[in-house]
Amino acid sequence: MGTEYAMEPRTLRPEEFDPWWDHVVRAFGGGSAPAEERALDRSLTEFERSMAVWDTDAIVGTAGAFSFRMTVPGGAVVPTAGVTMVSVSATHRRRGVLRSMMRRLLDEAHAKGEPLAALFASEPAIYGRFGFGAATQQLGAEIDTARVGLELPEGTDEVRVRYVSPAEALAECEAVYAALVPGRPGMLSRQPGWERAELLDPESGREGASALQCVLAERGGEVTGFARFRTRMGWGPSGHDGTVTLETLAGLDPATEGALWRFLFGIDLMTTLSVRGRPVDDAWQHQVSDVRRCLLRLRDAGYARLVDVGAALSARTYLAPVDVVFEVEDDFCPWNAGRWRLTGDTKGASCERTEDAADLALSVRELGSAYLGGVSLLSLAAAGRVRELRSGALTEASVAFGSAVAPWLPHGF
Ligand SMILES: CC(=O)SCCNC(=O)CCNC(=O)[C@H](O)C(C)(C)COP(=O)(O)OP(=O)(O)OC[C@H]1O[C@@H](n2cnc3c(N)ncnc32)[C@H](O)[C@@H]1OP(=O)(O)O
Repeated sequence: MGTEYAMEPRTLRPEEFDPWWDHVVRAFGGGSAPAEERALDRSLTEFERSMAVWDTDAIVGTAGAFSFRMTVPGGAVVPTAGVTMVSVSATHRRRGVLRSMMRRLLDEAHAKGEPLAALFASEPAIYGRFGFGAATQQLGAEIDTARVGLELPEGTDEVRVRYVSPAEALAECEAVYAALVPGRPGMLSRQPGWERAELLDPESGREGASALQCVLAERGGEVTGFARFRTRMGWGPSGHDGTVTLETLAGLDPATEGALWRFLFGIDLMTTLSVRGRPVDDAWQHQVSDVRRCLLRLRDAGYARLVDVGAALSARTYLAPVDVVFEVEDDFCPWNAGRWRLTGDTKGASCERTEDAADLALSVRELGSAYLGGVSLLSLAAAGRVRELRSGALTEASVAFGSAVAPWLPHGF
């Protein structure tokens, strides 16, 4: 087998962006590649953190990272490498090209002092070997709005909902988003330029639906929330049969959220509300008259990796007092391997190297799954992936690692 290509990834140069992006598009099935998306991706690409593997003059592997800042339980904002644009040519697959790029990505994140890395996986089986654990889930639903009603909280009637142009209302929507970031683990502080991704609306991506629409929710003249969505008209044998597809919904309080859901449920001629990528603790699930006709579905969403175990575990707070020693296995980033003592509570935490006996043994992947509070250490132990070495330590740590609000990564990257 000829492997005369430079396995060492090389930093991407701006003039190489087009073939690099074309490579990603082809690896993801070669579907539509709208010019607007290419332009947006070019503007967001951090070239010094992006790389390609070359076989003579052709790209055969791509990857990159974004410099994100992620909210962790307790509200701290932690520098996070957002791993992205991973693709390897079908002609060069399974020869270690991804491994070489992941090596460089995680070494660079470590050198930059980023305690965390995160990604959305195209396939769940790929990234566990590199220490990423499934950390957040997302909720989807197909709601039969012709038959399902909503019982809404007090104050909903005081919220006014009005149509606006998505572009013209962007600043108001961004202010709502920014206010929500500290309150939910997994949320990403908006980095410069990323607000434009919210408006990406290429015609080829609409599949017969309308252009992006937007409503603002207001109370007493203040913007308290917004929703972005599309509508697609349909006619069946018994008449109108349209679908509303929700893209984004954000509200600063329960009444605002209720008013936005009521609006989406009530658009004339629409009989289905299609929802995806929502936090798993979305309140509307408890307001509907018939949750079975909402066809709820859960999916793995964000994967997290502790690039620096000590810094990451020190950065979050814990729901209950915790004092445990972890024996951490980390073959890919050996600087994390060994014993760490975590002490903390709702106010703060510290995680330091120790020689003390271990209470729990696990790999960095399980720590990644549990880190944002969405996956319990108890359930990972029941799956055989965490070992309790001191009786009581598992429950203590599992309760402490919880999060009152479900973690959620708000958008793809
Ligand atoms: C964050 C993101 O961007 S997610 C997007 C990922 N990209 C895609 O899905 C596009 C299509 N797929 C591809 O481009 C490639 O198949 C990739 C990137 C998934 C894998 O690249 P490769 O260069 O073939 O991976 P590489 O040879 O380095 O494999 C490393 C290890 O992962 C394993 N692996 C790679 N891909 C997969 C997979 N799809 N499923 C299960 N295991 C996999 C390999 O078997 C190997 O295992 P080992 O450590 O036991 O030896």
